[in-house]
Amino acid sequence: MKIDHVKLYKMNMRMRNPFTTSFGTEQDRLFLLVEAIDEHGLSGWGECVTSERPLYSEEFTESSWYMLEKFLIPAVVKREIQHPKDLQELFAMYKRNNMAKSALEAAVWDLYAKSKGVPLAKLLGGVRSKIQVGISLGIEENTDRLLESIQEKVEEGYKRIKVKIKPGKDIDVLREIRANYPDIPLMADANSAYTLNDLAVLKAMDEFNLMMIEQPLTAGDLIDHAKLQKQLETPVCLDESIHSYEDARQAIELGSARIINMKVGRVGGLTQAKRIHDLCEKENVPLWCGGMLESGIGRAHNIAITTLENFNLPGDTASSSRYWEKDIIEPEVIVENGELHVPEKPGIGFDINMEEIERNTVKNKAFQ
Ligand SMILES: O=C(O)CCC(=O)C1=CC=C[C@@H](O)[C@@H]1C(=O)O
Ligand SMILES: [Mg+2]
Repeated sequence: MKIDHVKLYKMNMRMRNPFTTSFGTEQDRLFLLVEAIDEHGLSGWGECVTSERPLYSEEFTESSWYMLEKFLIPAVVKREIQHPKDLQELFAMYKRNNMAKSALEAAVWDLYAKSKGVPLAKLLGGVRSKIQVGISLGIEENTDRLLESIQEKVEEGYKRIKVKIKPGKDIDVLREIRANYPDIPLMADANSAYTLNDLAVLKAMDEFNLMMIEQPLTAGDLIDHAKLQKQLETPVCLDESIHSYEDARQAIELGSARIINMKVGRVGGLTQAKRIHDLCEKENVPLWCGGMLESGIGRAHNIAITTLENFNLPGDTASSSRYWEKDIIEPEVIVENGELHVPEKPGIGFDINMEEIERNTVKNKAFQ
């Protein structure tokens, strides 16, 4: 397969509601789409899950555009590629910038699957035709508002509720949720808002029977998380500390977490995601697929990877309508009773809505 040319689209899509975490609020999603086109004119699509500002990690949308334009796209254009895995080697000399690498790799995976006429999920080794879905709810000004959204999402059938917490918006909020919903599968995501000095607060969370507490300590940290996990009954789940296979291996070896949140962009693409999946499977570490407030294209890639055997906890691949008035794929992603049917068409399995893409594009460029 030859990548004839690549197109980059900078998108600006307004979410239906703002989303607040311990590090900030986001409503306008400025992200990139990558379209890889082969010598026969067939297209594959990928999404770069960065935000406008480097709040979640060091990458941001303009840095990824630069990375793709200057280094990554020139490494693949006009090149003969045997398999999407080849991109790992072509990108190896460039450090990190995982979301940019992942976006181009995703486009090539989709293109490769389409050229073979197989669904991406199958090509990755997926074994499920249906996946289980949870939902992630942002921090709200008042807990009543959060309880209303939980009620709505429980009624919609989502299989687990994740709430965002930060110092001062933690124990009391969780206590109120548990008072109203003693049995729902519940977890809390701190997005690195605590340190070991907050041990008492983190230990107090043991009383809420949480499925897990996600990334309580510094992004990138493994050592303090290992110390923390030893003192908690609640499983620690790592998100912002896992950027590679080596991070996952070390986290498991050190006991930094009992669960891993897989984000394809954060680990540099589907090839790495699959390697980490296989490691977790071997080591009996449960895995689930996190979200980055993706459009339908990134969501479709998340759905595909979630079909692998060891994705044994509900992921954050919620319905398109949770985020968007109108998504850029057809049909849109629909979760019913907390389950989603994996598409069976070749590649990502959804059609691309070019009209919606064009309507939300603020800049684009083709690279020959
Ligand atoms: O619904 C989703 O896509 C998940 C949303 C979500 O929880 C997150 C999105 C983006 C960055 C973080 O705030 C975060 C997370 O930490 O998992
Ligand atoms: Mg998280």
